[in-house]
Amino acid sequence: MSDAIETFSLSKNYGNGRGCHDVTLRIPAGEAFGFLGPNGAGKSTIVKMLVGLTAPTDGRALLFGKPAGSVEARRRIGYLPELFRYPGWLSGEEALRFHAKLCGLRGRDAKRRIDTLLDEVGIGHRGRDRIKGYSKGMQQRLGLACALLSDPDIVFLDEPASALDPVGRHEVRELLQRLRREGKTIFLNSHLLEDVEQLCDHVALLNNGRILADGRVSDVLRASASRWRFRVGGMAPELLDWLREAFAAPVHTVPWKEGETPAWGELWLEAELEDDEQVGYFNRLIMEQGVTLYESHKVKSSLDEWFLQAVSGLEHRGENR
Ligand SMILES: Nc1ncnc2c1ncn2[C@@H]1O[C@H](COP(=O)(O)OP(=O)(O)OP(=O)(O)O)[C@@H](O)[C@H]1O
Repeated sequence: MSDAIETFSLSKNYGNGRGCHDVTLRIPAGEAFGFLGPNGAGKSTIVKMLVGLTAPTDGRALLFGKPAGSVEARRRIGYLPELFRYPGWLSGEEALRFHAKLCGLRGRDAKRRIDTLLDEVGIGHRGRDRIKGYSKGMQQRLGLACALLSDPDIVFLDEPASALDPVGRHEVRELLQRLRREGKTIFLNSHLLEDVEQLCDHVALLNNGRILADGRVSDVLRASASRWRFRVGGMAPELLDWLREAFAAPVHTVPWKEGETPAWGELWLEAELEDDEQVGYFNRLIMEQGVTLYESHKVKSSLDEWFLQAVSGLEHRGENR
């Protein structure tokens, strides 16, 4: 399969040391790619370079083999920016008609496409209303319709569901799943990791403008599939050392979340366990030492966990300081 997006040591320095550095990516055509990262990590900066809105300071990017920002590359993309505003005095339909003209759609073809898209994004009944009367979620839906107007091969979506209610999020997820089935390439910037997990084939995690980790979503989820957590009470430090020795697999403690107030000796332990038998053995070892076992569960493998693990312990998350 040919590559829809390739970047080679792509870098942007806004002049204040911020932006992104040395980002190399390869996204095959037809894949859904999730770009994650804390606030200020540089995700939007990368997207802006890919769609040709800002020039790299160094490195380069290709879309279907054409330089990002070139007319040939731009013809094949749709883009929903993170922060956008349409003139409030236009109706949704008028805004779409304007964009249709920009991408060469006219007359009946344009009308058909606009009507279909307005329905698909769930604002068909409000298409003639002025945008100034739209809620944030409705504006985001309109933005999505604009991004899809030219039936692009690559869709760049920067936080497409941030203003949507749960139903809206579900609808957008379904729409994106359909686009993926149609063979479109999707580049999704999102903090909604559950959405990324359900939609994307591949993810990368950006931190401080650099790629910190990346992989296929299925591999990421498999890698954390065998972790178990145990909430125990009365666990003295020497008992923990003993447990670590007695049990061949690594056992570590999990930090408490903010606001949680553990009782004395209360801990969350985490261990990699291969099967139910090992889980039973671990439980027995704990209880034989007089430790109270309050609860145990398998860690739900999720991108959320992957993300938190990757950034935990980092001094600066997201923002270059
Ligand atoms: N035009 C600009 N001029 C100067 N600095 C900028 C500019 N645009 C972005 N930055 C800085 O570059 C860094 C990356 O910003 P960017 O918007 O790409 O992050 P992001 O990962 O998309 O963040 P978020 O998740 O909050 O949307 C930040 O430190 C930001 O303040």
